[in-house]
Amino acid sequence: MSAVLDRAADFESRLRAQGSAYHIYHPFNRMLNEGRASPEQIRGWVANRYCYQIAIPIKDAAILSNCPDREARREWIQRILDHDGHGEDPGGIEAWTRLGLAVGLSRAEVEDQRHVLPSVRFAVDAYVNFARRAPWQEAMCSSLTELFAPKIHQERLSTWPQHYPWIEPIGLQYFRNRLTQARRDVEQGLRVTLDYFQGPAAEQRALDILKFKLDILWVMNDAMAQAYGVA
Ligand SMILES: O=C(O)c1cc(C(=O)O)c2c(n1)C(=O)C(=O)c1cc(C(=O)O)[nH]c1-2
Repeated sequence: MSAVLDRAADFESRLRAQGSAYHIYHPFNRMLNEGRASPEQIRGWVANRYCYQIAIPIKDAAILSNCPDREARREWIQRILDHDGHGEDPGGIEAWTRLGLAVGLSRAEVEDQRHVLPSVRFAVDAYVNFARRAPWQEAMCSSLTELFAPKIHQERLSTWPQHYPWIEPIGLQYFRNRLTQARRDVEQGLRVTLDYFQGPAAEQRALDILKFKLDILWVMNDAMAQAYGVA
């Protein structure tokens, strides 16, 4: 392998190693995926995560607004279409709302965000504000927690139907859609990151950005654990 490929492979493996701090290991998430959550805890999680879901296309639009590279924009814009929907596709936000209905929330209580905890909102705002202010390559890099997302979505698809038979299966469609969407997103995010962050200081910067994003997801779970308890 050439030195250039070696460097990229080594950098990518250090990015992937950060997955040990992913919220898949948070006690609140483990409770959800290991079948110990009550209907109230699941409803609390879905209602709070709605705040993250609606922020994602705003965050991606902020990245586009800072990005002078037309080719990069042509690819990145797909993320906004995925979440907002287009044509016949109602999109990810609507799929999340339907998850809310399937777990027993009303559309109104999902959409008016009455259950969203202050620290969840602050964490989500920190992500959107980072994307508004950072160079577009750094903001794209911060999406790389998605490297670890297919596994958490798959875990929900594999375990929730047995643990929570009261949830209508159609409600889990959001997770199914994300399996392919997240893999495609990651390809672009990684390409930009491996290309832009070169040299030890820049690589460390990318690792720090990824840690910042991992922390956002982690503290959202901390807030929900504090509000709804952990079994
Ligand atoms: O359910 C999850 O655990 C989870 C995590 C993440 C993530 O790692 O940021 C995303 C998603 N889901 C997700 O559904 C999603 O669309 C998404 C977009 C992004 C991003 O940073 O641009 N992260 C995530």
